[in-house]
Amino acid sequence: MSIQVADVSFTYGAHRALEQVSFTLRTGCLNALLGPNGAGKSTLVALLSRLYRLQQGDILLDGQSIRRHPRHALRQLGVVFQQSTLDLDLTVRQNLAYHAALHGLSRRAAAPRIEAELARQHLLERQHEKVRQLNGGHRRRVEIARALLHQPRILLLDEASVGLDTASRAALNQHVRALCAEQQLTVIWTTHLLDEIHDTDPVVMLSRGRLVASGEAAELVRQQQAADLTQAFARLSANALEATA
Ligand SMILES: Nc1ncnc2c1ncn2[C@@H]1O[C@H](COP(=O)(O)OP(=O)(O)OP(=O)(O)O)[C@@H](O)[C@H]1O
Repeated sequence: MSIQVADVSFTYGAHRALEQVSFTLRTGCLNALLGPNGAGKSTLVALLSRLYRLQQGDILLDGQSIRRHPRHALRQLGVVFQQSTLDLDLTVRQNLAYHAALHGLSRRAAAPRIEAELARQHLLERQHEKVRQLNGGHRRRVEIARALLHQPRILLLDEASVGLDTASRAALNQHVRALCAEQQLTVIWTTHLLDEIHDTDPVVMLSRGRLVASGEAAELVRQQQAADLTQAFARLSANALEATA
């Protein structure tokens, strides 16, 4: 599914969080949305997921405006927010069943989907444990299973690896990449941790609400004649700051 962000601006009162941001994402792979704290990543995720209403500009899914087709847009999206919203005192399965009911799925329709997602996330043997008993990496997998229950074609993950140890971060990142490959899922992975990005990943970089670059990670490094993505990002951000000073 193609995703196009077209000239999107957003303000919180007088504070401008996004300024005429435009880019297109690549279908069926992990698209990295990068930026330091306050860059506007979460605001963009909130607009994509319809948590916030668009003020200026538009977002097109397969060419259809999410303004004009909000229901269609929501059906295509699974979202894992930065702050976990699992009920720690319910079991893994109960959390999924509750979410399925919220989506209007009958028990009979929900059961096979829950089984399938639990299997895909390697969580079947943990399904009757309370979420409180799981580590951070497994909790994230429960959230991903929940986000995929209604079979969306786009998965938005907002800083999903924050708070995880290095091994769990790497495992989660690998896991999400496998989901892209298996299901042709288009993933939007927001992070400020550049080591999670591979050379061939399409990258969108924001800084202070502005788009500073978009393209394949290795290409951005080459263009900036940088040693790595961290250096490329530092140069691009500095150039953006100079341009707006
Ligand atoms: N509810 C809000 N009210 C006012 N300003 C806000 C609000 N939410 C975010 N902002 C501001 O908007 C800008 C963009 O914030 P946003 O959270 O989208 O950035 P981010 O890239 O996700 O940062 P982080 O990595 O810290 O989550 C920041 O300057 C932030 O202070």
